[in-house]
Amino acid sequence: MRLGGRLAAAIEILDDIDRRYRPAADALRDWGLSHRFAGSKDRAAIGNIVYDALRRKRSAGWIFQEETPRALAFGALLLQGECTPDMLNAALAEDSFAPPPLSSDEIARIADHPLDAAPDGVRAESPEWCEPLLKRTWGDDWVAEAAALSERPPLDMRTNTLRATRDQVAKALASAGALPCDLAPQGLRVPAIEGQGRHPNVQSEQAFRDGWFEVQDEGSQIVAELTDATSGMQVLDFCAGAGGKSLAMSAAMGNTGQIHAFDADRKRLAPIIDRLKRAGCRNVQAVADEAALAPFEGRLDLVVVDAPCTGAGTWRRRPDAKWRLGEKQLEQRQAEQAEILAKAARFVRPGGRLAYITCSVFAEENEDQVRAFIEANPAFRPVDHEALWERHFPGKAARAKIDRATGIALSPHRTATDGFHFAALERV
Ligand SMILES: C[S@@+](CC[C@H](N)C(=O)[O-])C[C@H]1O[C@@H](n2cnc3c(N)ncnc32)[C@H](O)[C@@H]1O
Repeated sequence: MRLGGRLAAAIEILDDIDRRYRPAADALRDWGLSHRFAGSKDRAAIGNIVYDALRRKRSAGWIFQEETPRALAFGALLLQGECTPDMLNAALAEDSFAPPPLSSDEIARIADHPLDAAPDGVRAESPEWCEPLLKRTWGDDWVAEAAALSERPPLDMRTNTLRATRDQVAKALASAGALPCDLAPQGLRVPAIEGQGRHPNVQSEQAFRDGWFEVQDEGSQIVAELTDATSGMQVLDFCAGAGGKSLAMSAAMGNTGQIHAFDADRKRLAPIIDRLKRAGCRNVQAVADEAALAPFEGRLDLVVVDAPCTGAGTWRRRPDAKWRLGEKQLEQRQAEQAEILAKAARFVRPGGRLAYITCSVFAEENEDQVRAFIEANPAFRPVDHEALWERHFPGKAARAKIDRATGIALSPHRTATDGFHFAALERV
């Protein structure tokens, strides 16, 4: 396929996402199934246009003065900075599969609406209702912080130290261009893709099948590290999902002690079994029945709540979720978080720790939850988060946003990771 056919496909898929209010991954998969002739390079290029269009939706809407699928798809290519309207029209000429070229009216609108004249909310690529929330989280930095959530993400991996060293994994993935992460001690990173390329399929590598590494955002690796899970501990991962944090803690504990990996949703927990086998984790027990946790009340060294959240910190990877999110869902997540924290806290022994994690950037899901929990549960006190960060990442205090009492915030702008919030509370 030439650019014109790819652009036409992206417009069709964006229209499907918009009209049927569905996840981008589903719309892309369905398009692929009904267009089997399209090769993997075409699919990757179409996926890039669709995801870039969703990442830069407000900017494209600004330069075109409308948010149609056509404006978003053309906007994605123009905003990547690799072509001008004239270059784009030249590339589409004499391509019978291409959408109509940019009209003189469209070209005039683009010229009349440069991005540097756009309102803050547009440059932040923020849904309007989120603007006050993002301002509350980041103050004067909010536009730069939110805009960084609209960039293409890197591909991060965590070395599974139960099976290999980071050097061994780096060697095995040398052709993929994986380099050590800046902060996570076992992390490796393939930078964000450029142009119409794609990330290597690292999960097809022998090293992956042998359990040498997991695909895991550096931010997720960092918060797992901050839990301070160490050898011999008795741990409960109360929202274990497919086990991203459990696997990281298992390695940090050197396969000693015990991690009870629980999730209220059996289907979400199910993949953990194969992952544990591949990674050689022998100290993790998957628990699908909450009643089975009863004997551990008041007895565990560490309870981790990787809470269900809006996922606003992962908007680089799931830009469609940003436009589907509404105030009602935020309220629902907040209620669930408070309820789960209260439940999970019962398992912490005196002197033990409760770690609260979200991949959201909203204070409503982070600092507010921590403050409310402490107020309602005076037996819990925040650890000194500045000291905790310094112990794990000495000399790098300027990187994260740290509040001694309410926790540590990571973001694409500051830590070049997904957005995460971490808080550790000690039971006195
Ligand atoms: C952010 S995800 C967990 C991700 C996982 N820890 C990882 O690192 O891959 C949140 C999880 O919380 C689970 N969850 C939602 N409500 C819950 C509840 N009341 N009790 C326990 N888990 C719950 C969801 O099923 C979901 O898997």
